[in-house]
Amino acid sequence: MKLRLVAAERLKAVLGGDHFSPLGTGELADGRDRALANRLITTALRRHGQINTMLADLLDKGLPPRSGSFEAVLRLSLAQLVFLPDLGAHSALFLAVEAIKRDSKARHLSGLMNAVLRRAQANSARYGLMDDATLLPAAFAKGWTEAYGAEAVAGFAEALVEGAPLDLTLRDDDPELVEALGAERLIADSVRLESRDRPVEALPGYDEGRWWVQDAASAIPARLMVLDPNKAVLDVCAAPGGKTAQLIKAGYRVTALDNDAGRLERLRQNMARLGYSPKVIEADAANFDPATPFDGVLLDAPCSATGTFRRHPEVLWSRNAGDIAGRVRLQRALLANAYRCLAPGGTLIYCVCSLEPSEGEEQVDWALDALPGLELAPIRAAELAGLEQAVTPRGLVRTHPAMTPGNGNAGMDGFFVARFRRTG
Ligand SMILES: C[S@@+](CC[C@H](N)C(=O)[O-])C[C@H]1O[C@@H](n2cnc3c(N)ncnc32)[C@H](O)[C@@H]1O
Repeated sequence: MKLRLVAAERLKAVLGGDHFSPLGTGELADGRDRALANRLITTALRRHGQINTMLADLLDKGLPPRSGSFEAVLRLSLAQLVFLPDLGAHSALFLAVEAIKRDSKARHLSGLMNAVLRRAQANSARYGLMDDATLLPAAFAKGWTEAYGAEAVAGFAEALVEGAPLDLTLRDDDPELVEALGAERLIADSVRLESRDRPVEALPGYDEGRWWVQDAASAIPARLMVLDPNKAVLDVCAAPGGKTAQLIKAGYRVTALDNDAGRLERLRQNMARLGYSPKVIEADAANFDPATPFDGVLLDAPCSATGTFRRHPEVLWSRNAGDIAGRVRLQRALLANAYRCLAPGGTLIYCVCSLEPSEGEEQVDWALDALPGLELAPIRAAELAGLEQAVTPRGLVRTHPAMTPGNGNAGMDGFFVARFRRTG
């Protein structure tokens, strides 16, 4: 029961707009309970679109308003009944009813909960066969089909249900470490753990800072900064520091800038673990004005993050066109200032973990038009060995969750990368 209450509380927070993060030891001390609760929540989030279809079918009058944990508990139980049958139908029904009896805002709905879940149980075989197309919001599916084609989008739906493996970037390229981790090599210094039986902190090499967690797609942009060693590089929007670490590993003098003090603290901790010491600046990237311009600027701009839906399925349901338009404006302000921070001849890398062309390809057109001293420095397929298909004819990089990095299994975040040079 505790497990279900904790899971419902986390799901309710995510439905209310919080970013999803798995439950930790602080919330549920027992490892098995925690794994089960996280499985319930992630299944409810991954299957959100299909559960919406079920709710429309099951609730004649829609969800009751102001009903506390009712919706979260119901979604968890539907996820269990239809998609996690190994957990047993009885507990899905019984525990749901008991859970809302403990919530003063929802307890008057225990009869409805019981009736709805019984109907769902009777229909569970039919619900289990629901079309994959209902997994993705219609507006995103339409835009992505135009941008990437129907086959890729079918792959996105599969990737959403599958979730993401754990990708690491190696500080030390040591075959023994790769073997001890049980990892597969992907591209360059990225490796992948398809499954793991322990928390990240307990994996070999964590304490010694021999690797950091970074999706294979997220590791691409910093590799495309190709300067002479010891050049000065500004990492804009740097926290928690995945790309900062790569730039330091590549031999540059790195300044990491972010405007979020809490996230910068995480960056400092991550760098301390890795034995790296960038200069760290807390500032607004839209008007940061350095005394000396930089040879390279990497801007990992805040974005809709739709490319991360395998780990954050909630981004699919919490983003709307208005949010994305706001991000597009912010990205332009940050791009314009990143350009100002750059020395003539310097390299600017712009990237976002978004699948939206408005935050990627269309921003390149805007930048080339609005910032006349900027030209594209096309990325060559040979620079992305093992993932050549991600390089577009214009020399941009576009990854998506149906792509396969190197010899790995399919799946990586959706990322967009452009490389520019400042001409004057
Ligand atoms: C996509 S995350 C960066 C991830 C990071 N580059 C990495 O590889 O680990 C975006 C970051 O932008 C920061 N940010 C958002 N708006 C900003 C602004 N106006 N100035 C500086 N940083 C900003 C956020 O605090 C967040 O840390």
